[in-house]
Amino acid sequence: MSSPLLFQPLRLDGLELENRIIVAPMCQYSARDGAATDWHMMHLGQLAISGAGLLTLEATAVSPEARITAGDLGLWDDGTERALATVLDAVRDYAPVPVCIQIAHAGRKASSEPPWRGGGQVAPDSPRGWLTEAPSALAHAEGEVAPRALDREDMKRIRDGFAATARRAVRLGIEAAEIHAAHGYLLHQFLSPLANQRTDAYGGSLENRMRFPLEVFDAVREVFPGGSPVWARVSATDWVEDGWEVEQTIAFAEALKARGAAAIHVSTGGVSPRQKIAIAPGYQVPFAERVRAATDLVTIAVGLITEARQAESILVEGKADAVSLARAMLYDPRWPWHAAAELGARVRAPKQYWRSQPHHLKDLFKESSFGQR
Ligand SMILES: Cc1cc2nc3c(=O)[nH]c(=O)nc-3n(C[C@H](O)[C@H](O)[C@H](O)COP(=O)(O)O)c2cc1C
Repeated sequence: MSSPLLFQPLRLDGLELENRIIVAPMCQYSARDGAATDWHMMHLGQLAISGAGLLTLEATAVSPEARITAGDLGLWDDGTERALATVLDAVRDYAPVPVCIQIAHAGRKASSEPPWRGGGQVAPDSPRGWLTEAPSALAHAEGEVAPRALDREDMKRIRDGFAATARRAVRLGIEAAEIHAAHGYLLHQFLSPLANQRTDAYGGSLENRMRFPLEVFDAVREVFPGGSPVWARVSATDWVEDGWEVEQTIAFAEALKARGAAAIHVSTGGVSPRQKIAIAPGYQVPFAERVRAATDLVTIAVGLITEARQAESILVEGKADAVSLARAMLYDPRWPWHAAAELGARVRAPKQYWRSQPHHLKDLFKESSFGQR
C-alpha cells in the first residue's frame, strides 16, 4: 500500500516536517501579563506529543496593547521570554516537534473579553481595557469605541515590535514564524478596504494597502536565520461585498513569495461583523486551492478539516500541501495517531505510551527520541 500523502514529509525552506498535519494557532487567554503559565505547559505539552508535524503557538502579541484580551500570550520583554522558555524547554525535552510562532497585533480588535465572557470590547477606561490602534479610526462593530489611527512613527514602532518578537523567538529556538495577517487583526485591517481608509501611502490602492504588512513581513524575515521558514496567515476573503477578496489575496501571496515566504496559510473572514459565511466541512479549502494554483506557494488549508480521509483527499487532489487543524485537535489531541491508524501510516508517539498501540496495528508507532530525560 502506498504511503498516504498526509504522512509524507513536507519541506518549508530548510525545515522538514515529518508529516503534513499542522496544529493551528489557538489563543488560550490564559497568560499573565503576556507570560505563559502552567496552562500553556499542559496545553502545548499534550499537543506536542500529538504526532502532528508542526505545532503553532497561539497568536503571540508584540506588545501589551497588541493583545486581543488581557490574557493573551506575549513575547515583548525578558519576563515574557523567560516564561515561554520554561514551557518550551519542558515540552522539547519530551517532544521533538518543530514549533512555529504566530506573531500578532490585534489592532482595533484588541481590548476584548475572552470568548467565554462573550468576546465584546472592554472599554478603554475600564481597568482591564485600553484604547486600541488601527490603520483608520473606524470601530470594528457598531457601539464600540473607535481605535486611534496610527501615524508613521506608530507604524515604525509596531514593525520594530514584530522584529523584536521574532528575535526573541529565534533565541528561544523556535523553528518557524507565521505573521498573523488574517481574521481582522491589525495586518488584515491594513489589507482590507473595509478597515483601511487611509489617504497616505498605506491606504487606497491595493499596492498601498499591502505596503505595511509587507514591511512587517520583511522585518521578520530579516531576523529569522536563512533556511528558517517565515510565512503569513491570510484571510482570503472578508465575506463582505467590496471587501478584501481572493484576487487581492493572490496578489499579496505573490508579493510575499517574492520576499521569501516559505508558504501561505489560507483562512477567511474576521474583519467585519457584516460577514456572511457559508460554513461547511472544508469551507475554506477552495480558497487555498485558488491561491496555490495561482502562486505555486506551499499552501496550508484550514477550517473544518476533521476527518483523516477528508484531509488526505485535500492533499491528493492538489488543493493544498498541508492541513491545519484547530478544534479537532482540542477535541482529540491524538487526532494524528487515529489518522495514521485509519490511513495505514506510522506516527511518532512517546515511548511512555507505546503500550497503547492497538494489537492489530503492530507498526503504528515509530521509534523516536521522546522522553530522553
Ligand atoms: C480556541 C481557538 C483559538 C484560536 N486562536 C487563534 C489564533 O490565535 N490565531 C489564529 O490565527 N486563529 C485562531 N483560531 C482559529 C483557528 O486557528 C482556525 O483557523 C479555525 O478554528 C478553523 O479551523 P478548525 O475548523 O480546524 O477549528 C482559534 C480557534 C480556536 C477554536
